Amino acid sequence: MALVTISGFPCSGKTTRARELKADFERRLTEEGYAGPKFDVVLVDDAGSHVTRAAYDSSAAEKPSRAALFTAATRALSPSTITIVDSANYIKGFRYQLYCAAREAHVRVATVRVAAPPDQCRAWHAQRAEDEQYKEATFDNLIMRYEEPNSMQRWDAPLFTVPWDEALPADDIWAAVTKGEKKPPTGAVVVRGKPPPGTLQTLTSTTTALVQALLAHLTAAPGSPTFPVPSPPAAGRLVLHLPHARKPTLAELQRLKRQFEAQQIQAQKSNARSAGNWTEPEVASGFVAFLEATWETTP
Ligand SMILES: Nc1ncnc2c1ncn2[C@@H]1O[C@H](COP(=O)(O)OP(=O)(O)OP(=O)(O)O)[C@@H](O)[C@H]1O
Repeated sequence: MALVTISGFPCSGKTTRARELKADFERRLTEEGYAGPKFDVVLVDDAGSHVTRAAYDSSAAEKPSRAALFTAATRALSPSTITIVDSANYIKGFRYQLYCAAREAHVRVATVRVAAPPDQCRAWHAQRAEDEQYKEATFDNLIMRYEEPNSMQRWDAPLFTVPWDEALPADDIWAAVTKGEKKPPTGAVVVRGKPPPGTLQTLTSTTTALVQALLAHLTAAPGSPTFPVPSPPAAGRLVLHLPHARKPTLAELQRLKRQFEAQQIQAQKSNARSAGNWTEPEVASGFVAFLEATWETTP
C-alpha cells in the first residue's frame, strides 16, 4: 500500500513522530465510517532490526546495519501494509534504494523530514539515559553528513517537513499514502513485449536493460553500496553489491556485459549444466552473480 520514510537528525524526534503517525493511521482505519480497505500499519525501526546506536560509530558497522534495516523494510512492503521506516535515513542513496523497493512492490511513497535544530536535538540527547546515547563524535557526524531530503528529487517526493514545534500534517500524509500517485517499477529492466525464452534476444535485452538501470542508479545515488535491481517478474528481490570506493564506468560495464554473454552462449553451445534457459529472471540473476564474482563483492 505505502512506504513512509522518516528522516532526520539524531534525537530529533523521529521515533516520536513515527509512533504518532502509526497511531493516527490506525485510528483512521478503525474509525466508524471508514469504508476503505483494511491495512496493517508496520513500524520498521533500528531496534527491531538489531541496529544499535553504536552501529553509527563507523561506516564498517553501519553498512550491515543499513542492509538489515533495508531487508526488514522490503519484507514489510505489500499492497495491504503501510510501512513506516523509522531510522536516520540520512543518506540520499539509501532513501533512493527504499524508493526503488517501494516501486517494485507497487506501493505509494512519502517522506517525512522531522526538523529540529541541532541544538534542540543535543538538548534532548543530553536528557537521555547514558546507555541510550550516541557517542558525541557520532552525534556530530550524523548531523554533518546529513543529506537533506529534497522534494525535487523523485525518491523524496512527496516530502513533508515537520518542524519540531508544529503538529504533524496527518491529513496530508494520509492522503498521500492512500490516494497518491503509484509510480511504476523502474522501466529499464521490465522488458516490454517479452522476447521468447532461450533466445539471444532475451539474453542481450536483459543485460542491456540491467546495465542501463545500473548507470542511472550510479548517477542518482553515487556512493551507494548496493543496487536494488528492478528485476523482471519471478526474479525475486535482486540486489547487486557494488565495488567499494569506485564507480564502475560505462566502458567497463559494456565489457563485462559482453564477457557474460559470451560465457552464456559458450555454455549453451557445449550444453553445460550451467547453461540456463535464458528466461529474463535467470539472465538477471546470472549477470548479477557474474558481476559480483568479478568485483569480488559477493556478500
Ligand atoms: N516535538 C517534540 N517536543 C518535545 N520533545 C520531543 C519532541 N520530539 C522529541 N522529543 C524528545 O526528544 C527525545 C528524542 O526523541 P526520539 O526518540 O523520538 O528521537 P529520535 O530522532 O527517534 O532519536 P534517535 O536518533 O535515537 O533514533 C525524547 O526524549 C523525546 O521526548
